[in-house]
Amino acid sequence: MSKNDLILPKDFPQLKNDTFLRAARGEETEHVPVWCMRQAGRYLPEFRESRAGKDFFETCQSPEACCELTLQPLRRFPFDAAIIFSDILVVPQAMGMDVQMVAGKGPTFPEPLKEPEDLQRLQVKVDTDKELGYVFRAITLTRHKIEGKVPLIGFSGAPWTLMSYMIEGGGSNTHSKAKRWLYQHPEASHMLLKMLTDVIVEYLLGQVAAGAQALQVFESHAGILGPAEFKEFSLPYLRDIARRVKDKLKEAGQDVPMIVFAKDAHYALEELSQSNYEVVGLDWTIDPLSARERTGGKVSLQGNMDPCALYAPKERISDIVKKMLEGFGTRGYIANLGHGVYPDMEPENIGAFVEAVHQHSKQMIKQI
Ligand SMILES: Cc1c2[nH]c(c1CCC(=O)O)Cc1[nH]c(c(CCC(=O)O)c1C)Cc1[nH]c(c(CCC(=O)O)c1C)Cc1[nH]c(c(C)c1CCC(=O)O)C2
Repeated sequence: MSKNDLILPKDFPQLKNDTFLRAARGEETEHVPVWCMRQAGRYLPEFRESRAGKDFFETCQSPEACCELTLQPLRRFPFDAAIIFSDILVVPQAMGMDVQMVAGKGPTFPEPLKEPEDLQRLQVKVDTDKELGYVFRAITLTRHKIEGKVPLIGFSGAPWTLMSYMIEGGGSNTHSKAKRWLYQHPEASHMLLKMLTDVIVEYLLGQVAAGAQALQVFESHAGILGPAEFKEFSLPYLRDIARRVKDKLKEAGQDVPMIVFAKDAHYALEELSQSNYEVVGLDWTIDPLSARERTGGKVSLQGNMDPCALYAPKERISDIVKKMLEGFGTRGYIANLGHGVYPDMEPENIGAFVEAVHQHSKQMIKQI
Protein backbone atom coordinates (compact mmCIF):
# COMPACT_ATOMS: atom_id res chain seq x y z
CA MET A 1 0.00 0.00 0.00
CA SER A 2 1.40 3.39 -0.89
CA LYS A 3 1.34 6.30 1.51
CA ASN A 4 -1.22 7.89 -0.71
CA ASP A 5 -3.75 5.17 0.09
CA LEU A 6 -3.66 6.00 3.78
CA ILE A 7 -4.92 9.56 3.51
CA LEU A 8 -8.56 9.16 2.46
CA PRO A 9 -10.87 6.24 1.81
CA LYS A 10 -11.36 5.34 -1.86
CA ASP A 11 -15.06 4.53 -1.72
CA PHE A 12 -15.88 7.37 -4.07
CA PRO A 13 -19.42 8.64 -4.75
CA GLN A 14 -21.08 6.98 -7.74
CA LEU A 15 -20.57 8.66 -11.11
CA LYS A 16 -23.80 10.28 -12.32
CA ASN A 17 -22.71 11.61 -15.72
CA ASP A 18 -20.45 9.26 -17.70
CA THR A 19 -21.07 10.95 -21.08
CA PHE A 20 -17.43 11.99 -21.40
CA LEU A 21 -16.16 8.45 -20.67
CA ARG A 22 -18.60 6.90 -23.14
CA ALA A 23 -17.65 9.35 -25.89
CA ALA A 24 -13.96 8.65 -25.23
CA ARG A 25 -14.67 4.97 -25.90
CA GLY A 26 -16.72 5.73 -29.03
CA GLU A 27 -20.01 4.64 -27.44
CA GLU A 28 -23.41 6.24 -27.95
CA THR A 29 -24.34 9.31 -25.89
CA GLU A 30 -27.44 11.52 -25.53
CA HIS A 31 -25.39 14.66 -26.11
CA VAL A 32 -21.80 15.50 -27.03
CA PRO A 33 -19.78 15.98 -23.84
CA VAL A 34 -17.83 19.20 -23.41
CA TRP A 35 -15.05 20.55 -21.23
CA CYS A 36 -12.38 23.24 -21.73
CA MET A 37 -8.65 23.12 -21.33
CA ARG A 38 -7.80 25.66 -18.59
CA GLN A 39 -11.41 25.71 -17.47
CA ALA A 40 -10.06 26.49 -14.01
CA GLY A 41 -8.30 29.75 -14.70
CA ARG A 42 -7.90 33.47 -14.37
CA TYR A 43 -10.94 34.28 -16.53
CA LEU A 44 -13.01 33.40 -13.43
CA PRO A 45 -13.16 36.13 -10.75
CA GLU A 46 -13.46 33.47 -8.03
CA PHE A 47 -10.25 31.84 -9.34
CA ARG A 48 -8.39 35.17 -9.17
CA GLU A 49 -9.68 35.68 -5.65
CA SER A 50 -8.60 32.22 -4.47
CA ARG A 51 -5.16 32.59 -6.05
CA ALA A 52 -4.60 36.21 -4.96
CA GLY A 53 -1.31 36.77 -3.18
CA LYS A 54 -0.42 33.10 -3.16
CA ASP A 55 2.53 31.47 -4.86
CA PHE A 56 1.44 29.37 -7.86
CA PHE A 57 3.37 26.20 -6.98
CA GLU A 58 2.43 26.48 -3.29
CA THR A 59 -1.17 26.51 -4.49
CA CYS A 60 -0.42 23.37 -6.57
CA GLN A 61 0.94 21.73 -3.41
CA SER A 62 -2.24 22.32 -1.40
CA PRO A 63 -4.79 19.54 -2.06
CA GLU A 64 -7.58 21.73 -0.61
CA ALA A 65 -6.73 24.67 -2.90
CA CYS A 66 -6.43 22.39 -5.97
CA CYS A 67 -9.77 20.80 -5.14
CA GLU A 68 -11.50 24.17 -4.75
CA LEU A 69 -10.04 25.53 -8.02
CA THR A 70 -11.00 22.35 -9.89
CA LEU A 71 -14.61 22.60 -8.68
CA GLN A 72 -15.11 26.35 -9.32
CA PRO A 73 -15.93 26.10 -13.06
CA LEU A 74 -18.38 23.23 -12.40
CA ARG A 75 -20.43 25.49 -10.13
CA ARG A 76 -20.98 27.84 -13.05
CA PHE A 77 -21.22 25.64 -16.13
CA PRO A 78 -22.57 22.15 -16.87
CA PHE A 79 -19.20 20.79 -18.07
CA ASP A 80 -19.11 17.02 -18.62
CA ALA A 81 -15.63 16.58 -17.12
CA ALA A 82 -13.24 18.27 -14.70
CA ILE A 83 -9.45 18.40 -14.95
CA ILE A 84 -7.44 18.46 -11.75
CA PHE A 85 -5.85 21.85 -11.08
CA SER A 86 -2.08 21.42 -11.21
CA ASP A 87 0.71 22.08 -13.71
CA ILE A 88 2.88 20.07 -16.09
CA LEU A 89 6.03 21.55 -14.49
CA VAL A 90 5.61 19.68 -11.20
CA VAL A 91 7.43 16.77 -12.91
CA PRO A 92 10.72 18.65 -13.50
CA GLN A 93 10.40 19.84 -9.88
CA ALA A 94 10.05 16.23 -8.72
CA MET A 95 13.26 15.45 -10.64
CA GLY A 96 15.10 18.06 -8.60
CA MET A 97 14.79 21.24 -10.67
CA ASP A 98 13.78 24.59 -9.25
CA VAL A 99 10.78 26.12 -11.09
CA GLN A 100 9.11 29.39 -10.19
CA MET A 101 6.03 31.09 -11.58
CA VAL A 102 7.05 34.70 -12.21
CA ALA A 103 4.20 37.20 -12.59
CA GLY A 104 4.08 38.64 -16.08
CA LYS A 105 6.75 36.20 -17.32
CA GLY A 106 5.35 32.73 -16.70
CA PRO A 107 7.22 29.62 -15.56
CA THR A 108 10.95 30.17 -15.00
CA PHE A 109 13.82 27.77 -14.26
CA PRO A 110 16.65 29.72 -12.57
CA GLU A 111 19.11 26.94 -13.49
CA PRO A 112 18.03 25.29 -16.74
CA LEU A 113 19.89 22.33 -18.27
CA LYS A 114 22.65 23.72 -20.50
CA GLU A 115 24.83 20.79 -21.53
CA PRO A 116 24.46 16.98 -21.36
CA GLU A 117 26.54 16.78 -18.16
CA ASP A 118 23.75 18.73 -16.44
CA LEU A 119 21.64 15.57 -16.64
CA GLN A 120 23.63 14.37 -13.63
CA ARG A 121 21.78 16.97 -11.56
CA LEU A 122 18.52 15.18 -12.15
CA GLN A 123 16.95 12.60 -9.90
CA VAL A 124 16.79 9.45 -12.07
CA LYS A 125 14.63 7.27 -9.86
CA VAL A 126 11.81 9.49 -8.57
CA ASP A 127 9.65 8.29 -5.69
CA THR A 128 6.41 9.71 -7.08
CA ASP A 129 4.46 9.03 -3.87
CA LYS A 130 6.97 11.15 -1.97
CA GLU A 131 7.62 13.91 -4.51
CA LEU A 132 4.17 14.17 -6.13
CA GLY A 133 1.94 12.74 -3.39
CA TYR A 134 0.35 16.17 -3.04
CA VAL A 135 -1.13 15.81 -6.55
CA PHE A 136 -2.42 12.33 -5.69
CA ARG A 137 -4.01 13.67 -2.49
CA ALA A 138 -5.61 16.53 -4.46
CA ILE A 139 -7.12 14.00 -6.87
CA THR A 140 -8.47 11.77 -4.09
CA LEU A 141 -9.96 14.73 -2.23
CA THR A 142 -11.52 16.11 -5.42
CA ARG A 143 -13.03 12.72 -6.33
CA HIS A 144 -14.88 12.88 -3.01
CA LYS A 145 -15.89 16.54 -3.20
CA ILE A 146 -17.07 16.33 -6.82
CA GLU A 147 -19.81 13.95 -5.58
CA GLY A 148 -19.86 11.91 -8.81
CA LYS A 149 -21.12 14.89 -10.83
CA VAL A 150 -18.61 14.32 -13.68
CA PRO A 151 -15.41 12.32 -14.22
CA LEU A 152 -12.07 13.75 -13.07
CA ILE A 153 -9.22 13.93 -15.59
CA GLY A 154 -5.57 13.61 -14.49
CA PHE A 155 -2.73 14.79 -16.74
CA SER A 156 0.96 15.10 -17.41
CA GLY A 157 3.19 17.01 -19.80
CA ALA A 158 4.78 14.83 -22.47
CA PRO A 159 8.54 14.22 -22.48
CA TRP A 160 9.50 16.59 -25.33
CA THR A 161 7.43 19.49 -23.93
CA LEU A 162 8.97 19.03 -20.47
CA MET A 163 12.48 18.66 -21.96
CA SER A 164 12.06 21.90 -23.87
CA TYR A 165 11.06 23.79 -20.68
CA MET A 166 13.95 22.23 -18.72
CA ILE A 167 16.49 23.44 -21.34
CA GLU A 168 14.89 26.76 -22.35
CA GLY A 169 14.30 27.68 -18.71
CA GLY A 170 10.88 29.10 -19.57
CA GLY A 171 8.69 30.05 -22.49
CA SER A 172 10.35 30.63 -25.86
CA ASN A 173 9.41 31.50 -29.43
CA THR A 174 12.05 29.46 -31.24
CA HIS A 175 12.86 26.76 -28.65
CA SER A 176 16.29 26.90 -30.24
CA LYS A 177 18.17 25.96 -27.06
CA ALA A 178 16.15 22.77 -26.68
CA LYS A 179 16.23 22.02 -30.41
CA ARG A 180 20.02 22.48 -30.42
CA TRP A 181 20.18 19.44 -28.15
CA LEU A 182 18.22 17.36 -30.67
CA TYR A 183 20.76 18.13 -33.42
CA GLN A 184 23.98 18.37 -31.35
CA HIS A 185 23.29 15.87 -28.59
CA PRO A 186 20.77 13.32 -29.89
CA GLU A 187 21.94 10.62 -27.48
CA ALA A 188 21.70 12.84 -24.42
CA SER A 189 18.31 14.04 -25.68
CA HIS A 190 17.04 10.47 -25.86
CA MET A 191 18.48 9.81 -22.42
CA LEU A 192 16.56 12.76 -20.98
CA LEU A 193 13.35 11.85 -22.84
CA LYS A 194 13.64 8.29 -21.51
CA MET A 195 14.17 9.54 -17.93
CA LEU A 196 11.09 11.74 -18.24
CA THR A 197 9.04 8.90 -19.73
CA ASP A 198 9.83 6.65 -16.76
CA VAL A 199 8.71 9.31 -14.27
CA ILE A 200 5.59 10.21 -16.28
CA VAL A 201 4.45 6.55 -16.42
CA GLU A 202 4.70 6.24 -12.63
CA TYR A 203 3.08 9.64 -12.17
CA LEU A 204 0.06 8.80 -14.35
CA LEU A 205 -0.37 5.40 -12.67
CA GLY A 206 -0.29 7.15 -9.29
CA GLN A 207 -3.00 9.53 -10.47
CA VAL A 208 -5.27 6.63 -11.47
CA ALA A 209 -4.60 4.90 -8.14
CA ALA A 210 -5.60 8.17 -6.46
CA GLY A 211 -8.87 8.37 -8.41
CA ALA A 212 -8.27 9.92 -11.87
CA GLN A 213 -10.88 8.52 -14.31
CA ALA A 214 -9.14 9.59 -17.55
CA LEU A 215 -5.67 10.87 -18.42
CA GLN A 216 -4.52 13.55 -20.84
CA VAL A 217 -0.92 13.87 -22.04
CA PHE A 218 -0.02 17.43 -23.16
CA GLU A 219 2.59 17.64 -25.94
CA SER A 220 2.10 21.40 -26.12
CA HIS A 221 5.38 22.03 -27.97
CA ALA A 222 4.89 19.43 -30.72
CA GLY A 223 4.45 22.16 -33.34
CA ILE A 224 7.99 23.43 -32.97
CA LEU A 225 9.25 20.08 -34.29
CA GLY A 226 9.12 19.06 -37.94
CA PRO A 227 7.62 15.71 -38.94
CA ALA A 228 10.96 13.84 -38.86
CA GLU A 229 11.96 15.23 -35.44
CA PHE A 230 8.48 14.56 -34.07
CA LYS A 231 8.77 10.93 -35.22
CA GLU A 232 12.14 10.56 -33.54
CA PHE A 233 11.85 12.61 -30.36
CA SER A 234 8.16 12.75 -29.46
CA LEU A 235 6.03 9.98 -30.94
CA PRO A 236 7.95 6.94 -29.58
CA TYR A 237 7.73 8.34 -26.06
CA LEU A 238 4.03 9.23 -26.36
CA ARG A 239 3.38 5.66 -27.51
CA ASP A 240 5.55 4.14 -24.81
CA ILE A 241 3.71 6.10 -22.10
CA ALA A 242 0.25 4.91 -23.21
CA ARG A 243 1.41 1.30 -23.73
CA ARG A 244 3.10 1.05 -20.32
CA VAL A 245 0.29 2.79 -18.42
CA LYS A 246 -2.32 0.58 -20.10
CA ASP A 247 -0.39 -2.66 -19.53
CA LYS A 248 0.05 -1.87 -15.85
CA LEU A 249 -3.59 -0.88 -15.41
CA LYS A 250 -4.74 -4.02 -17.19
CA GLU A 251 -2.74 -6.15 -14.74
CA ALA A 252 -4.72 -4.46 -11.95
CA GLY A 253 -8.02 -5.00 -13.80
CA GLN A 254 -8.35 -1.26 -14.45
CA ASP A 255 -8.85 0.74 -17.61
CA VAL A 256 -9.04 4.48 -18.09
CA PRO A 257 -9.29 6.32 -21.42
CA MET A 258 -6.19 8.25 -22.44
CA ILE A 259 -6.09 11.44 -24.51
CA VAL A 260 -3.06 12.70 -26.43
CA PHE A 261 -2.97 16.42 -27.25
CA ALA A 262 -0.03 17.21 -29.51
CA LYS A 263 -0.53 20.87 -30.34
CA ASP A 264 0.12 21.85 -33.97
CA ALA A 265 1.16 18.31 -34.93
CA HIS A 266 -1.33 18.03 -37.80
CA TYR A 267 1.34 16.32 -39.90
CA ALA A 268 1.26 13.41 -37.43
CA LEU A 269 -2.49 12.87 -37.16
CA GLU A 270 -2.40 9.40 -38.73
CA GLU A 271 0.41 8.28 -36.41
CA LEU A 272 -1.26 9.80 -33.36
CA SER A 273 -4.44 7.87 -34.11
CA GLN A 274 -2.40 4.65 -33.91
CA SER A 275 -0.56 5.38 -30.69
CA ASN A 276 -2.53 3.45 -28.04
CA TYR A 277 -4.63 6.48 -27.02
CA GLU A 278 -8.45 6.28 -27.21
CA VAL A 279 -8.73 10.00 -27.91
CA VAL A 280 -6.71 12.42 -30.03
CA GLY A 281 -7.02 16.07 -29.00
CA LEU A 282 -6.87 18.63 -31.81
CA ASP A 283 -5.91 22.29 -32.03
CA TRP A 284 -7.99 24.64 -34.19
CA THR A 285 -5.72 24.48 -37.26
CA ILE A 286 -7.24 21.15 -38.31
CA ASP A 287 -10.52 20.95 -40.19
CA PRO A 288 -12.95 18.58 -38.37
CA LEU A 289 -13.95 16.63 -41.50
CA SER A 290 -10.41 16.01 -42.64
CA ALA A 291 -9.38 15.05 -39.09
CA ARG A 292 -12.12 12.40 -39.16
CA GLU A 293 -11.03 11.14 -42.55
CA ARG A 294 -7.37 10.98 -41.63
CA THR A 295 -7.98 9.15 -38.35
CA GLY A 296 -10.33 6.69 -40.06
CA GLY A 297 -12.66 6.09 -37.13
CA LYS A 298 -9.85 4.48 -35.13
CA VAL A 299 -10.08 6.97 -32.27
CA SER A 300 -12.40 9.47 -30.67
CA LEU A 301 -11.55 13.10 -31.33
CA GLN A 302 -11.46 16.06 -28.93
CA GLY A 303 -11.39 19.77 -29.70
CA ASN A 304 -11.03 22.08 -31.48
CA MET A 305 -12.75 25.49 -31.49
CA ASP A 306 -10.31 28.39 -31.77
CA PRO A 307 -10.24 29.78 -28.21
CA CYS A 308 -10.46 33.27 -29.73
CA ALA A 309 -13.92 32.43 -31.09
CA LEU A 310 -14.98 32.99 -27.47
CA TYR A 311 -14.51 36.72 -28.15
CA ALA A 312 -17.39 36.52 -30.65
CA PRO A 313 -21.00 37.39 -29.71
CA LYS A 314 -22.98 34.45 -28.29
CA GLU A 315 -25.06 33.83 -31.42
CA ARG A 316 -21.90 33.57 -33.51
CA ILE A 317 -20.38 31.12 -30.97
CA SER A 318 -23.51 29.00 -31.35
CA ASP A 319 -23.14 28.96 -35.18
CA ILE A 320 -19.44 28.07 -34.97
CA VAL A 321 -20.22 25.23 -32.56
CA LYS A 322 -22.96 23.91 -34.86
CA LYS A 323 -20.53 23.79 -37.81
CA MET A 324 -17.92 22.09 -35.65
CA LEU A 325 -20.43 19.43 -34.55
CA GLU A 326 -21.49 18.83 -38.17
CA GLY A 327 -17.84 18.36 -39.12
CA PHE A 328 -16.94 15.93 -36.35
CA GLY A 329 -20.30 14.18 -36.06
CA THR A 330 -21.80 13.38 -32.67
CA ARG A 331 -20.30 9.93 -32.08
CA GLY A 332 -16.79 9.46 -30.65
CA TYR A 333 -16.47 13.18 -30.14
CA ILE A 334 -15.66 15.35 -27.12
CA ALA A 335 -16.12 19.08 -27.66
CA ASN A 336 -13.37 21.33 -26.36
CA LEU A 337 -11.31 24.34 -27.41
CA GLY A 338 -8.20 23.91 -29.54
CA HIS A 339 -6.12 25.16 -26.56
CA GLY A 340 -6.76 26.76 -23.17
CA VAL A 341 -9.14 29.58 -22.18
CA TYR A 342 -7.35 32.95 -21.98
CA PRO A 343 -7.53 35.14 -18.85
CA ASP A 344 -9.41 37.99 -20.58
CA MET A 345 -12.32 35.89 -21.79
CA GLU A 346 -15.91 36.42 -20.68
CA PRO A 347 -17.18 33.66 -18.38
CA GLU A 348 -20.61 34.15 -19.98
CA ASN A 349 -19.23 33.17 -23.38
CA ILE A 350 -17.79 29.94 -21.99
CA GLY A 351 -21.32 29.25 -20.77
CA ALA A 352 -22.67 29.97 -24.27
CA PHE A 353 -20.11 27.54 -25.75
CA VAL A 354 -21.11 24.73 -23.36
CA GLU A 355 -24.80 25.33 -23.91
CA ALA A 356 -24.42 25.41 -27.70
CA VAL A 357 -22.61 22.05 -27.67
CA HIS A 358 -25.34 20.47 -25.53
CA GLN A 359 -28.28 21.97 -27.44
CA HIS A 360 -27.11 21.39 -30.99
CA SER A 361 -25.80 17.90 -30.30
CA LYS A 362 -29.03 16.79 -28.59
CA GLN A 363 -30.98 17.89 -31.66
CA MET A 364 -28.56 16.21 -34.06
CA ILE A 365 -28.60 12.92 -32.10
CA LYS A 366 -32.43 12.93 -32.01
CA GLN A 367 -32.50 13.22 -35.78
CA ILE A 368 -30.23 10.20 -36.36
C1 LIG B 1 2.49 24.44 -21.24
C2 LIG B 1 1.70 24.13 -19.98
C3 LIG B 1 1.94 24.66 -18.67
N1 LIG B 1 0.99 24.11 -17.84
C4 LIG B 1 0.17 23.29 -18.54
C5 LIG B 1 0.61 23.24 -19.88
C6 LIG B 1 0.04 22.36 -20.95
C7 LIG B 1 -1.19 22.91 -21.53
C8 LIG B 1 -0.92 24.05 -22.45
O1 LIG B 1 -0.36 23.81 -23.52
O2 LIG B 1 -1.31 25.17 -22.10
C9 LIG B 1 -0.93 22.46 -18.05
C10 LIG B 1 -1.88 23.03 -17.09
N2 LIG B 1 -1.74 24.14 -16.28
C11 LIG B 1 -2.85 24.30 -15.54
C12 LIG B 1 -3.73 23.23 -15.81
C13 LIG B 1 -4.97 23.03 -14.98
C14 LIG B 1 -6.10 22.39 -15.48
C15 LIG B 1 -6.93 23.14 -16.51
O3 LIG B 1 -7.88 23.85 -16.11
O4 LIG B 1 -6.69 22.96 -17.73
C16 LIG B 1 -3.14 22.46 -16.80
C17 LIG B 1 -3.69 21.22 -17.49
C18 LIG B 1 -3.11 25.38 -14.58
C19 LIG B 1 -2.41 26.66 -14.76
N3 LIG B 1 -1.08 26.85 -15.00
C20 LIG B 1 -0.81 28.18 -15.04
C21 LIG B 1 -2.00 28.91 -14.81
C22 LIG B 1 -2.13 30.44 -14.76
C23 LIG B 1 -1.32 31.06 -13.67
C24 LIG B 1 -2.01 31.34 -12.33
O5 LIG B 1 -3.03 30.74 -11.98
O6 LIG B 1 -1.49 32.17 -11.59
C25 LIG B 1 -3.02 27.96 -14.62
C26 LIG B 1 -4.44 28.20 -14.31
C27 LIG B 1 0.53 28.75 -15.26
C28 LIG B 1 1.28 28.24 -16.42
N4 LIG B 1 1.82 26.99 -16.52
C29 LIG B 1 2.41 26.85 -17.76
C30 LIG B 1 2.25 28.08 -18.47
C31 LIG B 1 2.74 28.36 -19.86
C32 LIG B 1 1.53 28.95 -17.63
C33 LIG B 1 1.03 30.36 -17.93
C34 LIG B 1 1.87 31.41 -17.32
C35 LIG B 1 1.17 32.75 -17.38
O7 LIG B 1 0.11 32.88 -17.97
O8 LIG B 1 1.71 33.67 -16.75
C36 LIG B 1 3.02 25.60 -18.24
